[in-house]
Amino acid sequence: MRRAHTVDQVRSAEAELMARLPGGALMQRAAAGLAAAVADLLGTSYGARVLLLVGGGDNGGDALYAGVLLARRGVPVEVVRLSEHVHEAGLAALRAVGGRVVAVGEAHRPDLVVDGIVGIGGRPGLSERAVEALGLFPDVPVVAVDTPSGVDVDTGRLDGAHVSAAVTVTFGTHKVAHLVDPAAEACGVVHLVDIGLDLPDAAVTALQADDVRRLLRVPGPFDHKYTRGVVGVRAGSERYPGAAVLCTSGAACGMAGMVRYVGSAADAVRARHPEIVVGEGRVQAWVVGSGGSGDAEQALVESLADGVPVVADADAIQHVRQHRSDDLVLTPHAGELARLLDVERTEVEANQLEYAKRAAGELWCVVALKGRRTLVVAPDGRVRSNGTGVPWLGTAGAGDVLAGLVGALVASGLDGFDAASAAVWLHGAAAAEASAGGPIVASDVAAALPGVIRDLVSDG
Ligand SMILES: NC(=O)C1=CN([C@@H]2O[C@H](COP(=O)(O)OP(=O)(O)OC[C@H]3O[C@@H](n4cnc5c(N)ncnc54)[C@H](O)[C@@H]3O)[C@@H](O)[C@H]2O)[C@H](O)CC1
Repeated sequence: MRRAHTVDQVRSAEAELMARLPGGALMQRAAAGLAAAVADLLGTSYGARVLLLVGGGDNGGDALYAGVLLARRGVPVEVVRLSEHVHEAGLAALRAVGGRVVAVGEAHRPDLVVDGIVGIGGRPGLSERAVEALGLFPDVPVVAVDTPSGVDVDTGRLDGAHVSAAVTVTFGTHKVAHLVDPAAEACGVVHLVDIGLDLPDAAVTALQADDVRRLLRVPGPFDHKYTRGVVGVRAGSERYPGAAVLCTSGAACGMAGMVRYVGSAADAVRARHPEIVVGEGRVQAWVVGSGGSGDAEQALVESLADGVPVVADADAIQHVRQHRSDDLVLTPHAGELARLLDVERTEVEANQLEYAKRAAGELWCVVALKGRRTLVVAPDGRVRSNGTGVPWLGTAGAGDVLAGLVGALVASGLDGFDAASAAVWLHGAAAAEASAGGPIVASDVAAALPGVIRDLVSDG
């Protein structure tokens, strides 16, 4: 499980640890991890060159002391100061081993730029000097220290200019901006350096394969289709019969004992999945809305009347304010969430964490806000960010498959938060498996689900 903490949580943990350590010890731990990561990226110290962009705080201190370690390994290190006052001890130490402070226009072309402008003390946006310095060598990879400068560390927003890093070397724990888009995209690959912090419960977590494996309910020797759970799907319409096929394909991933389908696309569903039972019957969870068009509200009402958990997708989402439930999972994309909250789509895309939490709190339901890093938020504020998936997953019908998969996991016995979290992880993993670097369609994702689940549970 990846854990991300807020700036306040980190500072509190750092202060507690610093009180027990010699002065500067934490910074030396951070600098050592940063230098090792940079050296690894350079591949070789000899002949490689590094440029440090250094701000006025301890983030700059990390960069300077990492520069000392790199310089001792034969790496020529130059420094551009982006604040009148930088970490003086770090600068003196770097100068003592040959590091050079240069004006922006004097810097030699480096093999790597290290962004030590600001870290967790940074305000969103960048100064003009920082933007100028970052523009010196636009094609040279940037390694961000702790967090890319200019991002909003605690929300994942990008307000104004910011660093786009190839790699972010962070210390002690992940920060929210590492796991929440759009800032997560600006972090590049995040490398965590342990500096010995003792931290409280995380603000945002990200399931890893082992976590998902532990959530999945593998049938036992005495299980049968009813003990494994029945998921019902009310999806598709005269206009979108294919959505019913895709949603039931996700539901028929094998994690529920049976799939029932109710709707106008019965022939198409049966043709694709002869094991799916068409017609009303008792279920442990309903999935409604995918391709539902004008039928979605009625499908939602009928499903809620059964008093079981309901996964509301696509056209059903807009009706959940009128038809409430305390056991609901919503699977909106940014546009659907924007419509539900009556805000602009661009606002949701820019502030994904806030709006996903707002919807989950207002409607007291689980919200899976789909995107590059899908966020799953529980009504009590727990947040999970998903790290699987590939850009090829942005294909018509992929959401229909996901909704069916969530429903199958709920029917198998998972609560809505765990079901949605595991489903988005599996959905992304299946897309990566099916894609193998190339194009896919939603049906490919559904077809890859059983194999991904098999590989996961058989590795246990
Ligand atoms: N605290 C510790 O024990 C450790 C900290 N580590 C590193 O320290 C930074 C946090 O350092 P801090 O001095 O608190 O803040 P920053 O260096 O991030 O920056 C604050 C500095 O920058 C100015 N500033 C804020 N926003 C901007 C901006 N957008 N543009 C320009 N300047 C800005 C602000 O006024 C301050 O002067 C943490 O990230 C770690 O890198 C060690 O790693 C571990 C121990």
